Amino acid sequence: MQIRCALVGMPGSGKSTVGRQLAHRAGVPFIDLDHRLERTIGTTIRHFFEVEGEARFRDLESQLLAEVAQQPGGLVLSTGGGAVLRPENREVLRQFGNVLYLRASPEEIYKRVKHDKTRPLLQGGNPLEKLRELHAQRDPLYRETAHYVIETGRPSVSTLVNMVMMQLEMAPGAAAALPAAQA
Ligand SMILES: Nc1ncnc2c1ncn2[C@@H]1O[C@H](COP(=O)(O)OP(=O)(O)OP(=O)(O)O)[C@@H](O)[C@H]1O
Ligand SMILES: O=C(O)C1=C[C@@H](O)[C@@H](O)[C@H](O)C1
Ligand SMILES: [Mg+2]
Repeated sequence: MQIRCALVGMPGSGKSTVGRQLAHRAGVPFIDLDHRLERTIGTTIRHFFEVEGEARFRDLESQLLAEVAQQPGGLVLSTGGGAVLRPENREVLRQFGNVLYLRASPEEIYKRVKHDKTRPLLQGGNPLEKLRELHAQRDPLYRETAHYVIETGRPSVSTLVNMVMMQLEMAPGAAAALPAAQA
């Protein structure tokens, strides 16, 4: 079975880490939307946020997501934590293939990312409070976008990769999620 899926979830939920290993195991290409975006803008997302602002970042993110989603065939796509904020992005993601929500509590995420300075939305102030706010705002959007929710609190990354593979193998729409020419 050729895997074609997108991972959504909070910043620090493991989309990049799990996505990369999943693509490797499944033998399909891997695209990390944040990395693709940094390549396009030629600087870090954090710097871009500071200089150009979040709205401009969201415009580019939507544009790039629509482009990347056109790539046919097997693919694991890790999105940015805020990719589900715009309704048009949620629609693009659902049309793209199976969408999995990597769910983790704000407290679990805080433990993982508290020493990481790359996430612009978690700098300054009280990062745990910010994670709680983001979670309250976005959890319904991740759920609305995703076909499956994977709890990531306890399992290791490699166990999560197995869980996602099993979930996709059982998915009734697995083949149907591929564009007609690929199915
Ligand atoms: N299941 C897990 N258990 C423990 N640590 C994890 C797990 N998944 C990811 N991590 C760790 O959490 C950190 C954040 O993971 P990662 O960068 O993959 O998150 P992300 O969802 O891509 O975040 P962002 O939206 O900011 O890009 C990394 O240090 C990673 O090693
Ligand atoms: O949660 C967010 O809104 C973000 C998460 C990251 O993946 C990046 O896309 C960026 O830092 C914004
Ligand atoms: Mg990431």
